[in-house]
Amino acid sequence: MSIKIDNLTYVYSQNTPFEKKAIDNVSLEIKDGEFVGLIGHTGSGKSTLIQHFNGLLKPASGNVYVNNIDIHSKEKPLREIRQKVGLVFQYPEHQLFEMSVYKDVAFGPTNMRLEQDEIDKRVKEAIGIVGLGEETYEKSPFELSGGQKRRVAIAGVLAMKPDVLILDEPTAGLDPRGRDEILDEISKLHEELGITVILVSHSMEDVGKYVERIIVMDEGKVRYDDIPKKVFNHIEELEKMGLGVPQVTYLMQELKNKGFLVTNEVTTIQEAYDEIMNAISKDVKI
Ligand SMILES: Nc1ncnc2c1ncn2[C@@H]1O[C@H](COP(=O)(O)OP(=O)(O)OP(=O)(O)O)[C@@H](O)[C@H]1O
Repeated sequence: MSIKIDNLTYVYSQNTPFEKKAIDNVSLEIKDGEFVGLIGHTGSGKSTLIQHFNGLLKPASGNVYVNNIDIHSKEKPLREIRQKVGLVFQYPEHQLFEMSVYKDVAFGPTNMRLEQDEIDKRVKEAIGIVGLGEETYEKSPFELSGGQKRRVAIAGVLAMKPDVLILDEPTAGLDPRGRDEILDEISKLHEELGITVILVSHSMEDVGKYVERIIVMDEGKVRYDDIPKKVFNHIEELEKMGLGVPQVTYLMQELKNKGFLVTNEVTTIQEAYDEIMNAISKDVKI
């Protein structure tokens, strides 16, 4: 499922003293099956933008197309779009409210009025996909760790079988281990289910090594939209926007500044190592 937005502008509290243009004439397209990182400093407009992708917000001007259909045209029911474009909000575990993990995950598919067999199938599948076992079915979500609760919340969206999964800061508040586990799981999910995944974050370090494309937002506009390595090349500009780049990019930049013939277009330690070894093998200064 593809998402396309055309000259989208969104203004909060329009025509009041608190008027704020949160999205400023943005156009972009996310193709079916892509794994995209949407990165920006706090307040850059990321959350506002993604709420347009499933019709939760309506643009002040511009259009939103899902599979080439204008979602605000009269014939397209928004309800169907919201099932197909699944949005996992920041701290989604705050929205867990059922007595058991099983019931919580079943909430979405039950509202879709599916047969009970289908609901059970989806719930079990979704809980398995996020890496939780059967022993969690009857547990209260509140007995679980922060990372586990978040998995339950993600399973609840997956059980609706979305074609696009959007996760707003899925690692917020987790420790480094929980962070890596969730990101590994999301990455696996993209590979195995082949669905479009949009990962919203303010951290290049977290997202850079997983996604295939990064869209950088600043003050409601898209500043960069490219493969991670190319985006990381703009170290100074990103720092001005309050964003960093992965540590390995800084290391390579430092070597480059000192005259070593290496590129800073790396995203992982392995790539940095290969680049350095390559420079050594060519007998250049390093
Ligand atoms: N309900 C609202 N009313 C008025 N202004 C808002 C509202 N929600 C967001 N804004 C403003 O719109 C701009 C974009 O906010 P948004 O939440 O989209 O940014 P963000 O990049 O997602 O930030 P964060 O990373 O902190 O979630 C900010 O200046 C914010 O203060």
